[in-house]
Amino acid sequence: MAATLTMEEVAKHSTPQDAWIVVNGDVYDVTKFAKVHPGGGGLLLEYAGKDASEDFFGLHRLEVLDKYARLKKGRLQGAGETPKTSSEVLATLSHVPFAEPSHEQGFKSPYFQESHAALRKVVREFFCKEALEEALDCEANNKAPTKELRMKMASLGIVAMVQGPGEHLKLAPNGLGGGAVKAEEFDYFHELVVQEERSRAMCPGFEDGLDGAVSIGLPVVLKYGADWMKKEIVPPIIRGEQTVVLAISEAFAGSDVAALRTTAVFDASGENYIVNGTKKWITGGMYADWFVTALRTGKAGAGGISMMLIPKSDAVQTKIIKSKYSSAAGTAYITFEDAVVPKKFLIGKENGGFGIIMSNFNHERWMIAVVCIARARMATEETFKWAMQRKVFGKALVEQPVIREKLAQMFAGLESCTSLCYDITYNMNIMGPQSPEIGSRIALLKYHTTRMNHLVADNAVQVFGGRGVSAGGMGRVVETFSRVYKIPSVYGGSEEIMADLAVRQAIKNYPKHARL
Ligand code: HEM
Repeated sequence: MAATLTMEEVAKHSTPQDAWIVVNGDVYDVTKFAKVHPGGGGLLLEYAGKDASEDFFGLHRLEVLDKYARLKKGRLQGAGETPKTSSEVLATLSHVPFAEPSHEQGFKSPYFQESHAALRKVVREFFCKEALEEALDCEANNKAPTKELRMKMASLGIVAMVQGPGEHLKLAPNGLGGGAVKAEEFDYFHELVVQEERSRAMCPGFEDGLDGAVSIGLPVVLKYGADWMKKEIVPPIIRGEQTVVLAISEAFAGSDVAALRTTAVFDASGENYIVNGTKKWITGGMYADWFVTALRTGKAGAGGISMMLIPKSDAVQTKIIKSKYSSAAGTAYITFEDAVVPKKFLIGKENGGFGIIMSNFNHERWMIAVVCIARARMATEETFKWAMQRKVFGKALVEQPVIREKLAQMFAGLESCTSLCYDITYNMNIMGPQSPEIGSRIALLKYHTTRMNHLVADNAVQVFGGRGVSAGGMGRVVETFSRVYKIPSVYGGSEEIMADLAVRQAIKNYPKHARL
């Protein structure tokens, strides 16, 4: 139990040789720490013997106090309950307006039931408590997520749940979210909740390396893979023991998938394909045991592409690609050199891969949109908090009308994208995620969301000023968001392709005789 101290006792420790300060009701001995304080020793010592709370919170995130808890001497008499740690705050539903979807802040919603709320709680606890320390460390230091964490995550059913509803959910080792929802009740809103919550630490590279990549690779096997793949390969992936990624893009072919060049040709026995070529920007590729790979098995163009499950081997080499992400994402350049792949590893029909790729895109793009909205929500909450607490020209930033207008743009962007997303998610529950109708709506959602992210990032950085462009510290969340927000506008189908797809589908469905 922490010692109870009075302000009189604190005041006795007011020299550089013996300096105590009060922050948030807790008393810290900063005598030794002053020498290494990143903000300067002299400045810190000016507060010796005093309460530094107000100035402290203008300059530091709450997590600094968690990191330096070892400096604590005790708690000030009458200061009330011990404040929550930063990870406890992150794990708790926020009361800051617009920091949570409206149904979590008192609005009614037809989409969410008790099981969705229960699942949110479990998944949020996992990402904000169990995973947070590793997430921050891996993100900042470009480290791979550990297998232990992946397996803990899988034991909560998270690897299974990010693939959407289906039979595979029954493979989750301990049920879904510790029993928060039954496999047969699981719908796309449950997956949406998981996807929203896995974005909460704002460590995008880490998040995609941990479970983002598997959620775009595995659905192909689940929907189109042979029965033996579902029996032998899927279960260890759902348990987090192994992982799988999607390998489509090449230096030669990004959005223009039909132009890809990596080849698979039969060997003399006719029993194996021999794969040669390269893949680029493969999220999670550095950690993958399996690559769901698009290959040219036939003529030029879309009609000559097949999908194949390729195991990691010496003939499959991976090299990290440095991007705006932290390298925790494991984004890889892949080289296949005479990789021998038995023909039973073909997914679907030979030369039938293009259709598989296109239909898989729907779930991937929807997932990207959900995550983009969740990240924008985090950046908006941070910006709102900063505007409330940051004082300039003698008053809080939020007192400036120009700042309030920026916040209004952010709130409106967030809420309109969320409503569109929920409407589409509802329809995915009814018509599934595969049809062209839902596909074009998902494309529009992704387009609208990545544009909204552009606005949110721009406004957030302007409000945060220098801290919005400095790594770590106060602006960590906003700087990270603004550094990576362009990535989803490029991957999973570029913004322009999304817009075009939505409009072309609308033209296709245009009534023949409609006139002004
Ligand atoms: C328990 C007491 C304190 C601890 C553990 C602490 C720790 C830190 C740390 C880790 C940083 C690096 C930036 C970051 O991670 O946020 C920092 C920066 C800084 N600190 Fe402290 N600090 C303490 C108290 C204070 C006090 C009382 C002041 C004076 C108002 C102060 C002023 C600053 C300044 C000016 C910076 C640089 C901020 C910037 O670059 O924006 N610190 N401090």
